[in-house]
Amino acid sequence: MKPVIKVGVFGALGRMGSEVVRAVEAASDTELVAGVDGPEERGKVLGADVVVDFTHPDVVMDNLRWLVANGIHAVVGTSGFDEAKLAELRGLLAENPGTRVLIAPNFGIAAVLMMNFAAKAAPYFESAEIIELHHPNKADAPSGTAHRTAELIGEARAGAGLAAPPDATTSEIPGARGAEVEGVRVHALRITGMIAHQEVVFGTHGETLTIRHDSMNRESFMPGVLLGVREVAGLPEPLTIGLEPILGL
Ligand SMILES: NC(=O)c1ccc[n+]([C@@H]2O[C@H](COP(=O)([O-])OP(=O)(O)OC[C@H]3O[C@@H](n4cnc5c(N)ncnc54)[C@H](O)[C@@H]3O)[C@@H](O)[C@H]2O)c1
Ligand SMILES: O=C(O)C1=N[C@H](C(=O)O)CCC1
Repeated sequence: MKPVIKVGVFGALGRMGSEVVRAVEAASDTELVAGVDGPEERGKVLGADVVVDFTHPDVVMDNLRWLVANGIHAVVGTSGFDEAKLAELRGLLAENPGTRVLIAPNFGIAAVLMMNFAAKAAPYFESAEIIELHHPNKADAPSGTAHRTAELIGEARAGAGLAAPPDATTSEIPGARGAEVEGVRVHALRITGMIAHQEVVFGTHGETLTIRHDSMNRESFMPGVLLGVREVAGLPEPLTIGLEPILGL
């Protein structure tokens, strides 16, 4: 029988962290070492195999510096990573071989599929735009999921040799056409009553395709989080982005 995985949770009192605490306590192969909700409490997770981080884009790098220095694997849902942060993380991991970090822009399995389907569809359409819709307490815009989807679509469009999407706009109130990420327009809505949703809208002559994903509650992210907790120690690369390799996508 596999040994029980000892798990710590950073952001334990937050919307996602509190859900992770419940999921770790409920699963038969994981055990909660401690829930931590501020940097001063981090020492409580010493002894954990894995720490799950759902905190804030401004603090997650500091948490990761501490985890990697202490040789604790990390499963990260916190958004707001850019190339500079990822480069720093790769450097830290190179100095601490054996420690693994998994950062997933979205732990919803259906959300991962939505991103995968969007990347597959992208080469066939001259137009592609993303609309993400989230609860109004979200700190970052656009969402990490929308950012990653735009990167995937941008890569697929470049690979197919597509030109920039047609757009005759010459007069614009700033923001009306959304933010541009890797050549893809991204529109962020913050709506009371919503959790996490995204539409990817593709168009070509006489046909459009809309791929939509909806997270109805935060429990929906937990199968993906637990999958990450179970698999992170065995990942081949020190830093993995997204659940895709674990899901065989
Ligand atoms: N990847 C995914 O599937 C996914 C899903 C939902 C949310 N998110 C992301 O997760 C993050 C958290 O979202 P949320 O809605 O749970 O936010 P939240 O504000 O409800 O919770 C964050 C918690 O972290 C705590 N915190 C702040 N600094 C800390 C530190 N240094 N150490 C430990 N705890 C600290 C806060 O006190 C708070 O309780 C956001 O970046 C969000 O975009 C990702
Ligand atoms: O609620 C949030 O905040 C979410 N953040 C992630 C993102 O930025 O993509 C995933 C969906 C929920």
